[in-house]
Amino acid sequence: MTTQELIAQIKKKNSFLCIGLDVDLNKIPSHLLKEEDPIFAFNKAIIDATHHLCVAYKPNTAFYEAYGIKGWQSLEKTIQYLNSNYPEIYTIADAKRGDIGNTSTMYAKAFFEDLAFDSVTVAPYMGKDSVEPFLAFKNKHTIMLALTSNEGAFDFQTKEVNGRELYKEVLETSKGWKNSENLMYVVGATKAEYFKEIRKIVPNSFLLVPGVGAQGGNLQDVCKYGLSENIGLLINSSRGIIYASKNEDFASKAATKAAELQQEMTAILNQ
Ligand SMILES: O=c1ccn([C@@H]2O[C@H](COP(=O)(O)O)[C@@H](O)[C@H]2O)c(=O)[nH]1
Repeated sequence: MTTQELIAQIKKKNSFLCIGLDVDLNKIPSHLLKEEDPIFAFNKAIIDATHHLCVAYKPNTAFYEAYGIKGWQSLEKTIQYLNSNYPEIYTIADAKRGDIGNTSTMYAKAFFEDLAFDSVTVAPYMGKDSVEPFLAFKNKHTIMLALTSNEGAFDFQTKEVNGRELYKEVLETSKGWKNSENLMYVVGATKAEYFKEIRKIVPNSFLLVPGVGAQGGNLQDVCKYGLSENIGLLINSSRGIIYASKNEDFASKAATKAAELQQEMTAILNQ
């Protein structure tokens, strides 16, 4: 999906919500465990109940890799289901990859060609030649970690390098990479006070913002400085939506939670 198509979907749905599909078999309703593929059954129900309220889904691959080959098959079925039934939905593989160039190309092929995700998250630590192989894929986005939502973000990301904080160095330097128009960045909702500075460096880039809901981040605080001319935000909530109930009504309860965020977004966009 192109950036323009994503923006059009956001405007059509009045929503920049991304729902995280982080499926933990210990947290899903017990009746689903009798299904042949409980992870896919859970995802399908959540997607069918919420697709009209969000523009994106973000499975974190850790939650699938943890279940071995079966988990990977559930991930494959989930992305195929989304691409076949809801082609207007933007998809993010939260895999946080990145390696020497030829290995990065293989990661990119896995997520962009084999699984057909629209985007994948990558870590910037190995630098330009580890990220550019992802950027070479047309109409695909590479979402690079800039300032993450966890406490450990302060261990390195806010430390000074070349006279400025490392996350700023990552943002500024990556703007000069080949095909950098295919870059988006991860910025945690728990770091709302940093958005003003971030927007000075990347005024129009899309930012994937995890940390609303279970991690305590606040939508209004992020939007104050995070919104760009073309909206430029994808706000993710995973546990806060998908685990709203452990009973048979789990999908409709998830939809209620998603609708609360979507309505807040509608109000912000119409201000
Ligand atoms: O800085 C980051 C980068 C990625 N994540 C991921 O986003 C979701 C958040 O889940 P919640 O349940 O809404 O807290 C999860 O997959 C993380 O691994 C992040 O939280 N922060």
